[in-house]
Amino acid sequence: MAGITGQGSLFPVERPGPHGFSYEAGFLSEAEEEGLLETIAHIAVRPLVFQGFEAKRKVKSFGYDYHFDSRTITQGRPISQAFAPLLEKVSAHLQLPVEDLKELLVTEYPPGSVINWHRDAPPFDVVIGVSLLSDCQFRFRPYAKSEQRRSNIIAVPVMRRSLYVIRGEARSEREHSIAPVQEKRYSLTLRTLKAI
Ligand SMILES: O=C(O)CCC(=O)C(=O)O
Ligand SMILES: [Fe+2]
Repeated sequence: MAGITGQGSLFPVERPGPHGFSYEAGFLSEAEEEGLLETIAHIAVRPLVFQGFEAKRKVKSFGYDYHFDSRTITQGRPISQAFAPLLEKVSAHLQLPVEDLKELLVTEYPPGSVINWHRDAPPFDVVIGVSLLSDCQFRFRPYAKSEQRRSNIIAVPVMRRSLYVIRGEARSEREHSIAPVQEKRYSLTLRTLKAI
């Protein structure tokens, strides 16, 4: 039985990542990725402004808008129908009602751009990320300042066409960030809202 139950290589190695983080490589086909990139090409993304500073990355939100400075959300423009097939696919994959996917954020990362350490806004619940065009290095660290040692950073490669989910401990007890991207990258972030 060696090789099946032992230290064998037949079982995939568990991906690194905190509890509550899950990852699916190749969630999108190449054709689906192409279709989404085509949709995004028609969307006017705008540099994100945070406390008066313009970030390198560009965004456009649908469903709900998050206001960085007041840390609140307000209802926004409806999610474009062009994303309906993506929402359906994510909903089926995660067994989440499609109506629960309340927000969709399109982010463009020009080469060299990042997203700094943060936890997603409190009104949102589950965070789902679909990556397009290039790979990136996703990182987690504890939210608790006293535990933010370099050795507590977990780096996870996130490839184009993959899907990740951040919930549970990864959502509430950790911050995440993305190291400077080598090549232009897009992400589509879907979020549910916390029950009120
Ligand atoms: O680009 C990504 O995959 C992450 C985006 C993110 O963390 C956010 O918008 O809160
Ligand atoms: Fe985030």
